[in-house]
Amino acid sequence: MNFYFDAAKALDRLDSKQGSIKGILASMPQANRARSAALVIETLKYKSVLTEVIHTSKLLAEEKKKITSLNLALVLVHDLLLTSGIQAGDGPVKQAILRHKTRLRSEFQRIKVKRAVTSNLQLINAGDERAERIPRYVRVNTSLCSTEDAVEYFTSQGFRVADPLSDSKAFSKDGHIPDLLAFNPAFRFHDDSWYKSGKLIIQDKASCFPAYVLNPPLGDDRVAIDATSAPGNKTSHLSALMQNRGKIFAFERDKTRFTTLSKMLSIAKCENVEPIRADFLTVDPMDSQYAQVTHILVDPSCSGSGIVNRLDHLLESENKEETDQNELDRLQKLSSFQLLMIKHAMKFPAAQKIVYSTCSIHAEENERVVQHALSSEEAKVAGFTLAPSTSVLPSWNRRGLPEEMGNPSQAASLIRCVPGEDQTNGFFVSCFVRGGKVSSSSMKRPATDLHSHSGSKKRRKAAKK
Ligand SMILES: C[S@@+](CC[C@H](N)C(=O)[O-])C[C@H]1O[C@@H](n2cnc3c(N)ncnc32)[C@H](O)[C@@H]1O
Repeated sequence: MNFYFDAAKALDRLDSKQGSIKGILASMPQANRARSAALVIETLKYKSVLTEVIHTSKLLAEEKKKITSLNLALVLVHDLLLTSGIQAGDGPVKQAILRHKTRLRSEFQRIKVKRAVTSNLQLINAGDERAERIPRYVRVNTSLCSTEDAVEYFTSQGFRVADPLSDSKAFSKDGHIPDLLAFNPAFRFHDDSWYKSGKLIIQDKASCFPAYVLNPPLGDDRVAIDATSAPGNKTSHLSALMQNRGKIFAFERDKTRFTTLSKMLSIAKCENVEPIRADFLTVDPMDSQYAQVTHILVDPSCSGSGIVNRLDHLLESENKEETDQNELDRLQKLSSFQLLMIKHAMKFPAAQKIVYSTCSIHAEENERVVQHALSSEEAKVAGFTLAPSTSVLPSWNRRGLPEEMGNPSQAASLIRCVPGEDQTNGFFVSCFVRGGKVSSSSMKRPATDLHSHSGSKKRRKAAKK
């Protein structure tokens, strides 16, 4: 528990302006310094959301004998909600937090739904100055209203069409994504009645690229998959692009995030979406209900390195080597998982188009994953290649990194966004299309399957038929 007290003390010193962050971190007790410093930094990043959770759950009022300060509550609640749990043996302080575990978790989820964030990373409050150059984007949910209605709605509230970075009442239509509006970064939507009713969806510009590039077809018999859906921004975008017709199977593995997804889809009235709580990797592509799936979105968990934050550099001098090694291991694990997800999508027999995206800036999760996917057995068997640049948002200038591709000219088919420079968060988009015709024998599962799947019994049955 000592390191929580050390971290809380460092936060107290920061609050009372007893030095710079760097100085205060450097003067923390030697034992566990790197660990406590990391906790201080991480807690600062999430301070606003954690403070809101602590206040609304009345933790301090009810546990004032054990949890003696807001900062102590902050570091403990940080670990409870954002890591694998409080790293300390049982004792009265830990017990005091755990007594409120359910309420703290539900308040945290409530805030995430309210802010319509796609990941915990988007709750980071310590944005850097680049964040001030990224407009606040709002996508009009065209299943519920038109962009013209939305423009009229904002105009009637005193907004005017101008560069959104110029002042707080300026907004504009985005130049790349239809139905996307850009506002001043300082503008808050969370109390807006159109936002609350699902007519407006807060979604970063780059995060709108995947569904737009996937461009699912229209028609009552058209079927798409969102492989990794929660909280549902891209799913609801797909739904709107399909004009709420046809069908989208929206998979999400995580229980809590699945609840968020279901709520989001219901608020946005996405009637053509069937949310399914399942690990996409266990879904049997040969199951007859997926026989018509032609378009698949794969937007899996990633490092989130494209999402801007300012405080990480402070850790560099503290534990650089440790961080580098951890980061490498993490990226390796993530990229193996990301590759599996794309390869699994390629096994759907009628899939024609697969969009893979991340909010990472690392080539390990982007171009290199794409490169591996292209040379995989699954891609060869099904005949997947990269879509030509002309069908992957050609008006967007920043493309993939040529030096990371086996064939550098393929980088033109990829999209990159650099945080701040492109008025978006950092992002990556790729699009695979089925090139040649697929014979029925080539649709069988390749021999080099990396995973065991829970649907394997069913699949064997289907294969026998
Ligand atoms: C980057 S988020 C998706 C964001 C979402 N596309 C949006 O725009 O709102 C990745 C999501 O995939 C889920 N996920 C990760 N692995 C999965 C798997 N194997 N099957 C289904 N969902 C998975 C995670 O729980 C997380 O909610």
